[in-house]
Amino acid sequence: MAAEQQDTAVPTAVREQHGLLAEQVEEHRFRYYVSDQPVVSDAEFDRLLRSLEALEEQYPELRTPDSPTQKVAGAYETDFASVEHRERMLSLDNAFDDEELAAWAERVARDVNTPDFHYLCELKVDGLAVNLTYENGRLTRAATRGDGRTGEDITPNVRTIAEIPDRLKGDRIPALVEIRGEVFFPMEKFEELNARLVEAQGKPFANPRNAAAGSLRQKDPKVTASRPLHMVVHGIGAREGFAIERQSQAYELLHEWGLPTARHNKVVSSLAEVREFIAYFGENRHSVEHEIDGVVVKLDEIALQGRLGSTARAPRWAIAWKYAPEEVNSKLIDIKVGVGRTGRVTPYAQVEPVTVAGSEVEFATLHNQEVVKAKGVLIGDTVVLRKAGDVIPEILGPVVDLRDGSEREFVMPEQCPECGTALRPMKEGDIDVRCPNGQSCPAQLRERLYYLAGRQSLDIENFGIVAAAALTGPLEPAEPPLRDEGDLFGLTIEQLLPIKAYVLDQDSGLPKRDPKTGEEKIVTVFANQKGEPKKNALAMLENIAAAKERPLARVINGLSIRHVGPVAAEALAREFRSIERIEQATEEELTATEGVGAIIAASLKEWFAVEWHQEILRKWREAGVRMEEEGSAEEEGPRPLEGLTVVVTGTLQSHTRDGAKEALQSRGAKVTGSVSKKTSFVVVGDNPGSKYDKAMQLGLAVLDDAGFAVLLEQGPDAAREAALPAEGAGAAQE
Ligand SMILES: NC(=O)c1ccc[n+]([C@@H]2O[C@H](COP(=O)([O-])OP(=O)(O)OC[C@H]3O[C@@H](n4cnc5c(N)ncnc54)[C@H](O)[C@@H]3O)[C@@H](O)[C@H]2O)c1
Ligand SMILES: [Zn+2]
Repeated sequence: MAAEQQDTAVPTAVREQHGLLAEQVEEHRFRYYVSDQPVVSDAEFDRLLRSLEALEEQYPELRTPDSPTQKVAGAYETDFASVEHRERMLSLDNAFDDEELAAWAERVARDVNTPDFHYLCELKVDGLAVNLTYENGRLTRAATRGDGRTGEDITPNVRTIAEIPDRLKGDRIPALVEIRGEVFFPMEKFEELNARLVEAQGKPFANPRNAAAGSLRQKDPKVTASRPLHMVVHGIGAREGFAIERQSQAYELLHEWGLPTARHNKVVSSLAEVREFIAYFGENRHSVEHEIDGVVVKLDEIALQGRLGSTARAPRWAIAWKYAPEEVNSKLIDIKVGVGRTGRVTPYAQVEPVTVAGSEVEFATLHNQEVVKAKGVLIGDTVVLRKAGDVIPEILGPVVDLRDGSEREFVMPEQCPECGTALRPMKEGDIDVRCPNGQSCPAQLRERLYYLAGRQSLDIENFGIVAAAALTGPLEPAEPPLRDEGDLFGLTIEQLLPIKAYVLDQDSGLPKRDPKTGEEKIVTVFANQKGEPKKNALAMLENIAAAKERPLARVINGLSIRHVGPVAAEALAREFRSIERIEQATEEELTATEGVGAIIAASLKEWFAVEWHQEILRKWREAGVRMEEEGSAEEEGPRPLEGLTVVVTGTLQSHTRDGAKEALQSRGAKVTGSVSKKTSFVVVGDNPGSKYDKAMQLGLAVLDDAGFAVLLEQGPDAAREAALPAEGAGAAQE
């Protein structure tokens, strides 16, 4: 008896901990739902809520009706009139791993009491929940979720969202219907919004979800009208005058009424298929037109939903699978600058190391000083960091509410951090500043060499950033083997063996330190401990020799001439067939080349006029690097794809990306990076991403590997026949 009592009694310390956690959760909810300025990441908030749940699991007495775990959110006083929802708006229970998903599915299967049911898989839109009330087809009210029973009246604001119809279309209009959905702010418009806010001395938003909430919850609907808000509908509340049997069916009705329904919903009949859906969108998260933070799985049969019912907080017939968060908060310790291969100086952020999307992040890009200003971030700010897929981490925005006054603005340095030369814009009106010391700025030379050895240029294996750094700025010997790229092809193993350099961290480019002594690690880069050549040093030299044979276009690209990238290099090589002829061409002749404009022509002229550039060409010529292509443009053979514009996306089985490009260009097609109405073909491999979606939307001819082969071998007419079928509904809708 006594023992049993002890089991259920809640120790004071636990009760206190529970109270503290509950208070924190409430405060974060207030900041999130009312101030639209959360100070912790969603992942952090979810962790807090989970610890609260865990405590209540252990001590069920703590699970009182007013615990935050039992509520959708708090009932807050705000600037908006409150309105009651006719039917409650609930939150969702979460599954963070497969075990939790399986447990949910098991409960569903047990409680529906029939083998005949379906799962409806939907994407979880990261925005804010809104309830639309339509009476006799007219939008009469729009409200936020609030505490689930009472929300805020935001009708005039919602009316400004173009996608939300004022009147429902069609002839099956119900007397009353509540429609639930998510209002979101597109990621690609976010930077622009913050830039505008900062310019007007306003507070920037920390991320797009806050921007959506903040934009919608405005006292002046005109402000809301100026924001690019969108909506996706994902549920029905109270209804009169019509019946539905399946949730998926409801969406067909909503679509018919002119409401913005989701394009990726899928009805399946097994948990295995649910898992497939989750896995698919986990891989293709960024091919969707809006940000998603998970997948919502629902029981599709409405009658069975009723049988399962809801808790105070969430329906039992649905569950939200959460993907690994892509956003975390961290402290912006400093903003530093790096120098690129054309001397461009770009600021980058150094943050307190955090783990996001499975990897540790310490640096994020900031592009240029205008971007730093536009983002409204200050050194010392807590910032929201985003790492999406393989993309380089970026800073979304600052958490303004956490500022304490010690933050300071970033000022662009006046001197090159690597060579001390005074930085300046190269032309009037340039945003970018550059280091003018092109030849011997160690940063520029290192980056040029790295690019020259890269896949787009001479493709020299075993020659990465470490080799580039070691050859241009070693600790020893005092005189580096390379003063510029001219001597690259004359390198000998004797020159390499004595080179000593710091061991650099692959991500940060900073010297690694010995964890014990704290001293920077130094190695002989190309020799082993016995002083013999390392295998990859020998391989590197062999590969350098082989690189002399690369096609002219790659050689041109590798020269790092400003504005001359792979596409222009290809066009120049095809038209002029030799470096000499490019040099001798007039600006008119250059601009007459497809893909070469006035800026590129002027840049070429400038480049050839520089003495040390000529010296590079002379040395390369002497070393036997390919400086001309045999034959003339006329002799090249037929150009069956002349006039076509092609986009290649995803991983092809038959070609590398560069290989596919070369195959297209050599037949006269133009290869571009973005899909538009003018695109003739979109070639898609595995994991194609958003370009594929866009192509489908525009109803373009999309080719898979097989279709691509037809295009190359039989031309555009046959390829159109071989194109993939367009996505009927999607194409008609957009
Ligand atoms: N950072 C913070 O301080 C803070 C504070 C509070 C809440 N939050 C975050 O806000 C989120 C809000 O929690 P919540 O209670 O809204 O739960 P939730 O986001 O986990 O799930 C419920 C909501 O998902 C939305 N939703 C999106 N797509 C849907 C779809 N296809 N079908 C059905 N519903 C869909 C609905 O609006 C629904 O209300 C959590 O991710 C939490 O981390 C963060
Ligand atoms: Zn410099």
